[in-house]
Amino acid sequence: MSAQPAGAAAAGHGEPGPQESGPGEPLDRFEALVAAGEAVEPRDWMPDGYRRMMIRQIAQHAHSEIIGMQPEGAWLTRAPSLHRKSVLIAKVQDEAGHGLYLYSAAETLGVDRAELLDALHRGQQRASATFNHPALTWADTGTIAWLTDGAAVINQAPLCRTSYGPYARAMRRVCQEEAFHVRQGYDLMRALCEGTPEQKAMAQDAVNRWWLPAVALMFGPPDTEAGGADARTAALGAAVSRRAMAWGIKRHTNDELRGRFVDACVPQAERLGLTLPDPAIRWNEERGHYDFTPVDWDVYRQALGEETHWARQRIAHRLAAHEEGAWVREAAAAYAARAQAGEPPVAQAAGASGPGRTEERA
Ligand SMILES: CC(C)(COP(=O)(O)OP(=O)(O)OC[C@H]1O[C@@H](n2cnc3c(N)ncnc32)[C@H](O)[C@@H]1OP(=O)(O)O)[C@@H](O)C(=O)NCCC(=O)NCCSC(=O)Cc1ccccc1
Repeated sequence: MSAQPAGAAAAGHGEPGPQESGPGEPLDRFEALVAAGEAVEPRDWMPDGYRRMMIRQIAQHAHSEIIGMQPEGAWLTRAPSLHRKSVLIAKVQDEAGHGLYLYSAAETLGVDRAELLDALHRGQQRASATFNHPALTWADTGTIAWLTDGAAVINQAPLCRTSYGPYARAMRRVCQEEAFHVRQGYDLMRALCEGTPEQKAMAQDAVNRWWLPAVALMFGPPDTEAGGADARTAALGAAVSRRAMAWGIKRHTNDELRGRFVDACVPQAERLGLTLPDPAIRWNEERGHYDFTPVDWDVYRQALGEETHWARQRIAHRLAAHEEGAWVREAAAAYAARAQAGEPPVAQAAGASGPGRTEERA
């Protein structure tokens, strides 16, 4: 990948003309732009490190959206009513849409989405490990939407002001939709909590299993550099995090956002009559926030659940869907090529001979 994408010519805020690109000058302009809170646009000059960091974050985010469809998607055929089923279909479809906006945003940095998907499939890039956990009961769908989408909104609302323009703009729409998902998740939990004792117990069980993945993994590693066995990695992560703050990619530290999430969830759980599975949660009058068990680096690494059955399952399922969808991509490319050449579309519908979704996979 080059420092600038192909065709990055004379547009954008900080683009230096040939006569004014003295040593250090583009970087000074870039830093002044970020310091002024203005958006960096695709054709602006940007340091290679910024471009790499942005691609890595947007790609991981896009991968998380599409992998995150799987736990809830597993319940589409088993929703308890037509109403709940149609809501869940719309919710899962929204997550696919978020992935698409984000892959498009990444492409403005000079990478191709096929390359990014390939990196996900080969294990070179990751999706959020939050989704390396199974959705065991119907209550998991409500819990994921309430807690995981709730964490996503708190983590991502500040990203609406992140320094890279296309990412910030994608985030505005994503956050509006995620906020709606949280409400439907809360509504589903309320219905279960006001239902039979078995339904309430099912809701509590789902919260017990999803609390740690949400509170730990959705906000990233703890801020502290004093990790356990993996202290060097932790220190490196903290340095990367500081760089991301300096470049306006992140606006708050991971632990600040985690604290906001706990503050939002505790009263909601109380209203539902559910217990968040952390005995350290209690109101701290002096700080004006809830205390909770800090996430430590070792717990974090363990919760990532790398190399577990569910981590492998998520990628295997994704890969199978990608391979089965190859004919759709080929048909779309052929259609686009004909349209570009001014030829009419082939009469036979592209999907007519394609494979349907198998019974087993459904
Ligand atoms: C919070 C974090 C994801 C990570 O924090 P940072 O401070 O940047 O951590 P840092 O990268 O320094 O860590 C070092 C290494 O550890 C890795 N690693 C870290 N954490 C994880 C992890 N959890 N899982 C796996 N790996 C993780 C990380 O890649 C790196 O490894 P590398 O060196 O690359 O090999 C941050 O990047 C962010 O805010 N991203 C934007 C938002 C976003 O992407 N949200 C995603 C969910 S959207 C959603 O869910 C919507 C939805 C809801 C419901 C249903 C369906 C969909």
